[in-house]
Amino acid sequence: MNIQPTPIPGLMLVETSPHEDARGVFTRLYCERTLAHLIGQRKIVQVNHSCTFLTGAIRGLHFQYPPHAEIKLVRCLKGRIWDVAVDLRRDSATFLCWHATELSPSNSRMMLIPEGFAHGFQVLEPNSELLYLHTASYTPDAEGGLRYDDPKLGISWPLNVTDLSARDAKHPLIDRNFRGLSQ
Ligand SMILES: Cc1cn([C@H]2C[C@H](O)[C@@H](COP(=O)(O)OP(=O)(O)O[C@H]3O[C@@H](C)C(=O)[C@@H](O)[C@H]3O)O2)c(=O)[nH]c1=O
Repeated sequence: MNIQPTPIPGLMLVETSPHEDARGVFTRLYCERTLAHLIGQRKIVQVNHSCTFLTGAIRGLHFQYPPHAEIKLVRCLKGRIWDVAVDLRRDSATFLCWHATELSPSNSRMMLIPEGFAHGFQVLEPNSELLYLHTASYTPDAEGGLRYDDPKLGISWPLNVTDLSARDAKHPLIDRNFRGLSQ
């Protein structure tokens, strides 16, 4: 596993190393020892999987408010996605900045999204599948969302949007009183 920084402090790319032989491929997806300095005392408590049918579909942007904030490790198991994280940490020098990277089985990369970030993605190939590792349990009452097309974020999605949940279409726009998430 090789951990690469991004322009946003704390947001990391985790490059994994597939071992290929005549039978196929073996890849370590999570290593407590290697990620200890990023995960701290937290534990992976939930593992989620999603499949998104349509190229151009967007899911997000989602986060959980404290005390249910979570670290997410996101990997694309099938297809190809454009994965986006937005810094919502109060007092961060990169507050409201976003960073995106392509994830696919062939680049064997994961995005490690710290607490205090929103996350979303756009599907670049049909039937793209994602695996998420979470350090907090899903808590619907603590869920927050941002609009994928919020002008305050100015995210330049690579494709036209072909599908979006009713919930994701209704997230509020960021207003001038939004100070970000406390850590
Ligand atoms: C996230 C989640 C959803 N659900 C349920 C709620 C709902 O009925 C159904 C689909 O949920 P959603 O519409 O929220 O699914 P989705 O829009 O795919 O939500 C995901 O979006 C990406 C961007 C993330 O970062 C994820 O953490 C997660 O929030 O699954 C769970 O039971 N457990 C979970 O952990």
